[in-house]
Amino acid sequence: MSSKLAALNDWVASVAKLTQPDAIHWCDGSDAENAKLTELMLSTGDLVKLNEQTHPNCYLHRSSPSDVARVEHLTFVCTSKQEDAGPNNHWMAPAEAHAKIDALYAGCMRGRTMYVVPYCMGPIDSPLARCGVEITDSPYVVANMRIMTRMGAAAQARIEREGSFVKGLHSIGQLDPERRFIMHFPEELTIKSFGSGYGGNALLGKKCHALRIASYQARTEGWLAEHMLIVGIENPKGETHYVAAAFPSACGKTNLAMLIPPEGYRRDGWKVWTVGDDICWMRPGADGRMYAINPEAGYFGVAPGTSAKTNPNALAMLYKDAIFTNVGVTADNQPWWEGLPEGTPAKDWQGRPYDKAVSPAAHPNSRFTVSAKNCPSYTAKAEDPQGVPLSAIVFGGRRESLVPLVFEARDWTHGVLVGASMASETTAAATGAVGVVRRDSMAMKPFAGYNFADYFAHWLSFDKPGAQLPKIFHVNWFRKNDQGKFMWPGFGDNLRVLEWMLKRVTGQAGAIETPVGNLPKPSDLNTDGLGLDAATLEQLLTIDRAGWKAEMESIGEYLDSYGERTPHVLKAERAKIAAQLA
Ligand SMILES: Nc1nc2c(ncn2[C@@H]2O[C@H](COP(=O)(O)OP(=O)(O)OP(=O)(O)O)[C@@H](O)[C@H]2O)c(=O)[nH]1
Ligand SMILES: O=C([O-])CC(=O)C(=O)O
Ligand SMILES: [Mn+2]
Repeated sequence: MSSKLAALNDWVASVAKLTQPDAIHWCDGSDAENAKLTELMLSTGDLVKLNEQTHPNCYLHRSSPSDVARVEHLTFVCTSKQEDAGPNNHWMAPAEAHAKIDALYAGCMRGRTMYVVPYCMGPIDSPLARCGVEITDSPYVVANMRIMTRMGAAAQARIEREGSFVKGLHSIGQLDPERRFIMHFPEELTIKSFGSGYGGNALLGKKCHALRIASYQARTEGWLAEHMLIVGIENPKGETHYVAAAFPSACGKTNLAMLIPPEGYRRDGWKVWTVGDDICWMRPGADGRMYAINPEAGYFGVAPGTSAKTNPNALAMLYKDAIFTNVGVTADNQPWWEGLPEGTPAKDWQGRPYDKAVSPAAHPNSRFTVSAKNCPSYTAKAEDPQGVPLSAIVFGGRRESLVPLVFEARDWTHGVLVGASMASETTAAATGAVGVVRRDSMAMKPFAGYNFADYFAHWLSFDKPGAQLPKIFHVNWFRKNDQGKFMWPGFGDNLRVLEWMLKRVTGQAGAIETPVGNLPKPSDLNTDGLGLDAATLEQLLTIDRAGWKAEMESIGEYLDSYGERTPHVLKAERAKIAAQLA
């Protein structure tokens, strides 16, 4: 306890005074500590042990059925001025927000242990990394934070050295959806979360710190905190290009980050390296290129749909040392979810006998938590304190119609417009209706800690003399045909699209110019062994002018909804495209 920072000690003492825990435990992140916590959770039923033969050191957590996803309507950005949070966020005045949530915290840890969790987002010795401390009364949260962040003694040492850290207070409360708030005070580098144990609401290093608070900090410090995967693509010549991609929640980041090349590509020597699957912090380096780190140390991934066919790398990492949340189990206690061809579910995610008519075996937003190092495609470059240089940035959404398989932005300004205009069908990652198309700029609608208009301006500001910016693209793996079937095979075959992008970066591939952006001709894509008919490919690579005219109108209204703060160049870029389509 000796050398702890006074600011940290004082804050921990004040939280203890408010929440009245029976005991306080400072987490060191050790194996012994984790073993003790696991024992405790097994005894309380927070964890269920899975089959030790098939899944050594794997556990299942069944959450409260009303606590299975992020709650955007209860998530607030509490800046002094409402305009600074913007129309993209729910806002509450800081004093009111503190009063409201502190009332819920009063005495909430009686009978519980309060855990103090120091963590570092990013390689511990990276100048791009940032630290925080999460106080929580949930051992499940501690166990997950230990996998998802660099947690414990080393992080605490860095905090003591630097003196600054993000303060996160979390209590699961009574898990009552009526008494639940996720509040952010970016001006105070503070997070207060109450009433949920679900990842995005409770693992405060992730969405709350690494996206909402960090995006706010990044704006003033000249960098970007983004909802992006980072992947390295190694071609047969042994050259590796790094790509970052922003897709909304449950729209394919984990899958693209761990992609296994199609057979022909594998034979030719293509390799794919995983740096990160959800969050990317990037900053221009001395050479003008954009350098990116993954601030996380693990994956909190969507289980349903993960199989040896779709994502073999992900499946391979789930056979040991993993925590599963809200999946089903087989009769011999192996985890099971929809999309797994092997095994038969015996119990559903609520522990009831499986009955297809009652519920899927796994909740659609059931998740796994596992160390990044468990992934076969994980690269040591993910530990590089300087980060990896980006060759391309990809935006994408889930759009069953209109949006082509891929197009390239003409320049940075156009690319920022493409990102700002993104739209996607909603998914089970947040509570509320699923499958509704909504604008989700840069996949950051739920995660930007400030006004989107200012955020767009910040993006534009990177285009300055000397900058060697990544090329920007947009993809859509989710187009459907008249029968409601996906038209593009997706998953590993997405490498075919990435190959075209990287050839555009190095000037080796052609494109057709359209007002919407530059598209490959069908012959520019490698379709060897794909078995896709020519008509479908043609359709995937066509711009429907009438449809895009309407889309541009809608994008215009969207940009206008941010009022005078929306950068003029973005509006002008949109108007130019609309005019060309007319
Ligand atoms: N059809 C199709 N489905 C895909 C593709 N890639 C991913 N999916 C499915 O989309 C769902 C979510 O994918 P993930 O990769 O876990 O999504 P994510 O973007 O990492 O999500 P978050 O962790 O919520 O941020 C899974 O059910 C996948 O099987 C693809 O290329 N084509
Ligand atoms: O943190 C979470 O809740 C999971 C996630 O990645 C997302 O929803 O985008
Ligand atoms: Mn995410």
